[in-house]
Amino acid sequence: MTAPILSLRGLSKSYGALKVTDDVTLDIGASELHAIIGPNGAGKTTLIGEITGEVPLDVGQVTFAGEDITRLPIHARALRGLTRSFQITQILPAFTVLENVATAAQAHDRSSFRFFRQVSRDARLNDKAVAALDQVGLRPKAELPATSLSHGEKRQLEIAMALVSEPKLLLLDEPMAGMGREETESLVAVLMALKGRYPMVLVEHDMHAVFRLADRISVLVYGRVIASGTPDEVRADPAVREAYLGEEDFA
Ligand SMILES: Nc1ncnc2c1ncn2[C@@H]1O[C@H](COP(=O)(O)OP(=O)(O)OP(=O)(O)O)[C@@H](O)[C@H]1O
Repeated sequence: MTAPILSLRGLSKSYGALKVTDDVTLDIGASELHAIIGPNGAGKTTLIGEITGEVPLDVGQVTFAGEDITRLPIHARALRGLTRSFQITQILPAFTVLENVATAAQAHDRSSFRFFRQVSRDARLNDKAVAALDQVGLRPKAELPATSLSHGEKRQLEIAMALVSEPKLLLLDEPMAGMGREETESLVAVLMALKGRYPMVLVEHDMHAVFRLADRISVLVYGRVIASGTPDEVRADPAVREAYLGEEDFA
């Protein structure tokens, strides 16, 4: 692997007697889509929170784009391009689809280019927003109110809002949750198109989606990584099959 974009070393976290992250060491490649799977309560969302800075670690080191960010707060990590989509992004219901993305672009602009000349700003933000909508397949809906979008399209809109922050790594926490088959397929197609352009960490329960999308998969059980490898390696791993015993949709 070339230099990883994200390195996790010996991450541990307990809530009282409950160890939710147990000595997790992982590297995320600079252009890989890395899925994290595991049974309910395995500690996947907690791990994402430890990467973004929302969940403070007991022990461990997080290195992002070559910099030790272990002690940096959430906003400082976000400014460096560590971008979480879902569960934090707020879609503004009174705005159109395009306005939502342009507003996200403006918010990013304000924090990173404070002295940019005002004149060229609006057109530039608009172009950036349109390009992001193109990438997620929502350009035809740009002028519609955000509230008119389906649940699946709203997830796509949230990805467009994440893209305008110029992410160096996208963290996607259960993007397919609550989606029907058709909506899932649309989102798989969007993520497939983004794959290779942005490194991504994907936490997801939909195994069919995960095994098609991921370059590598890590399996978390009781806060520990019990397996990490290509989809084929993970599928064949006896410890993984044991952990998923009885779950018929395991790919
Ligand atoms: N703030 C907290 N205080 C106490 N326990 C917590 C806290 N946050 C999470 N936990 C516990 O940590 C464990 C891991 O939770 P987490 O949400 O990270 O799992 P998960 O793998 O994302 O689960 P799911 O797939 O169901 O979303 C669970 O047992 C949960 O109850």
